[in-house]
Amino acid sequence: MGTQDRLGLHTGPRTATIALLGLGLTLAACSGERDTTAAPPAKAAEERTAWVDGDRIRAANETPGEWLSHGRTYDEQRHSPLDQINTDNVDQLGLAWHFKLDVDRGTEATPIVVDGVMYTTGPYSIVYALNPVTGELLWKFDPGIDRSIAGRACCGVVNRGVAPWKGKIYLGAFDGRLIAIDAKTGEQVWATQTVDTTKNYTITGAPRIIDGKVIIGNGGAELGVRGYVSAYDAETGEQLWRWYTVPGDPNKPAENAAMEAAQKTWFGDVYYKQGGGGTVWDSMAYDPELDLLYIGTGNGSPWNIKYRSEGKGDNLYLSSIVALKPDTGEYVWHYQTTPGDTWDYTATQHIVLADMEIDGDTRPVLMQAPKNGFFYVLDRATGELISAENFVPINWASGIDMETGRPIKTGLADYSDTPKLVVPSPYGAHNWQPMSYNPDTGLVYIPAQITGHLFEDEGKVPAHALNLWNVGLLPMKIPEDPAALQAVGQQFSGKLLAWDPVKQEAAWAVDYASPWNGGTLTTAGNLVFQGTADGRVTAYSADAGELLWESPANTGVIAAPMTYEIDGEQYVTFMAGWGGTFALVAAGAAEDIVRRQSESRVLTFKLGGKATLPPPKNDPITLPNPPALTANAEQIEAGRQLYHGLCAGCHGAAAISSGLVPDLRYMSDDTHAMFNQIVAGARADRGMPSFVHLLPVEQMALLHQYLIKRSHDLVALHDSREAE
Ligand SMILES: O=C(O)c1cc(C(=O)O)c2c(n1)C(=O)C(=O)c1cc(C(=O)O)[nH]c1-2
Ligand SMILES: [Ca+2]
Repeated sequence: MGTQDRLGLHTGPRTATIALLGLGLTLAACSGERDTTAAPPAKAAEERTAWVDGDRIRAANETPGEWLSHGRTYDEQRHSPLDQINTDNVDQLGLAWHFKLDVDRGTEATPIVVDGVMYTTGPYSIVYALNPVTGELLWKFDPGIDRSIAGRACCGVVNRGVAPWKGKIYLGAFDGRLIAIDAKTGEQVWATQTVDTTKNYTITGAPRIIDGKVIIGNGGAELGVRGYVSAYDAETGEQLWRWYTVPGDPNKPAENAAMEAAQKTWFGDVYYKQGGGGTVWDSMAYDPELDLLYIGTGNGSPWNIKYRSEGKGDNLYLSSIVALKPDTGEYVWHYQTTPGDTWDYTATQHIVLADMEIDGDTRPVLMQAPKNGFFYVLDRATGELISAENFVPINWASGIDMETGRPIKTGLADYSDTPKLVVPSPYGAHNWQPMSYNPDTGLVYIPAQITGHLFEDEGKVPAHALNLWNVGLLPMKIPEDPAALQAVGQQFSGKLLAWDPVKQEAAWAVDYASPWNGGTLTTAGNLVFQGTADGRVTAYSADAGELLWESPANTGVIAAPMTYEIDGEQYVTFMAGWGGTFALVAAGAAEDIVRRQSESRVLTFKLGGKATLPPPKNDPITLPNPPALTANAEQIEAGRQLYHGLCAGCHGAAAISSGLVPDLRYMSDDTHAMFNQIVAGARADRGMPSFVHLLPVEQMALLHQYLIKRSHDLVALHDSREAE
């Protein structure tokens, strides 16, 4: 097994692992890019029909070689009936082909495979149609996202994939457009704007399609928006319905009865002026028999309930699982996981539907493991809570009251008067990385994590503006002293957790030193596939958790793998590409000197695959030569606060970047000379938005001084390590 390191550590193990993997690869690298033995030619364009409809998705188990919708089936189990690759032979998996994406940033999509074509997405919502046997590019659709809006992303310019329907491929683009693309040619058929572009809305999630209606949500609750989910006609792009998740201005008529009920659970005026949150930025599932669409809703906007709702109220329908009628968007039931959320405890995490035997009855259940650390089993017909237990150690609640369905809060997370170290952190006990459910083992495979965050009240209603993260908390003080940083990092870890949803207990677990590992896939071959933060792709036995196979990915893997079969051969695909929120903000700290050099690729494996991955990028890094520091300690502290309020969400806490965006400690002389212009938008075309509306020139100078100080810290740290 590869060595894993921890967040906030020495440069050693991770670097060493990657270097070793690189060496192995270099030695093995002699056959060509792809294993082309007996590869059939790509399907002719006219055969690439992507003719998917509801009947075909409902019958997905009859064509297990395809992957027709985001979670493979409407119930989103991410379980494949394919078993050619199984516990006996998985150690013979080899790379079949690899395909390099255009942008080396967070790669979160689940590819679709239908009618002989793979459709997937990369950063900035670029869509790729590939030959699933060879990896050959058939077409590419670049929606041309204006890079200057990258600052609206709370968590990266990511995209989680497309949906096919009757010859078209549907994309939710980062800038809020829903786009229909011709599956054969890659040409745009129609596009419609689903959000108010003067606000901080984005789309990162994959559309789902039910009965000709394309269902799409949006994100932005860290920057002040009102969440909703909408349905569009797949043929015409016409909007059919919209369901807001939180109430709007109480002085105007409520949109529907659900909003009227919700209104009573909110207080003050900040929420509707700033948006209220509750974004539907990822999960959905569908039960065709009950004809119910399930959505997961996000955190409050701003996070801190003291400002959002005068410190009180449940704030419906934040952090909830909501059942809607897919025809009309009519509300049916809801279950709120975190009433009065004040910790970013979204319930947007993956929703899985299954029928399972509980206390002697077969029950139609819905399962979710949201950020707050509890694993919920609900009756999906009624929303009744069947059971809930915490799946990792947490401190904000001691359990769920089965009478009321409400969490029993410990008080340890109440930061309204004094700062509190809260577990889990806003990274969540589980984030968007999808889990999977294997009906054979009866287990759910959760990419779980153990993380904490010091919550500290900002002390005033948070400011609200374009590109401005506004949650009502002070930025967490990440220690800059390397040893202290290491100590913080050691409190963070990850797990591949096999959870028994009936017994509500772990069946087995694999510990990872780092959180932010990939989503999971489970198969009838008694396997669980998962990519890891430390740059591997792996397979475990589903029943026992034994590591049976691993291979390098050259980059952290966060997306969930998928599998398909063509001409009798089973393939497993991983979208590899480090990124997402933890990677941007915190993971760089694990390499306090070395900059990780990210790469994003599609990696497809098959039994006996002989392709080789190019060695990892290893561009030489030169130490910076920073200008002299002129600020005093007080000014540097002011600069540090500005940095953590505005910049750390992309460039990394303590100005240590994980390499997805420039590490500002390494700024060149030219960059220093242009500093103010860059902050004012000179590099907007590369994704660095203008902050001129948020930062007067005097503040830019303080920010600059803080970065110069961190650059000197870096050089000093390097010199002290050299001297050791
Ligand atoms: O509240 C929101 O609207 C919203 C949106 C998103 C997003 O769209 O990616 C994330 C989050 N919140 C979030 O809280 C979060 O932890 C997160 C992680 C990621 C990611 O892609 O790694 N996105 C998001
Ligand atoms: Ca959020």
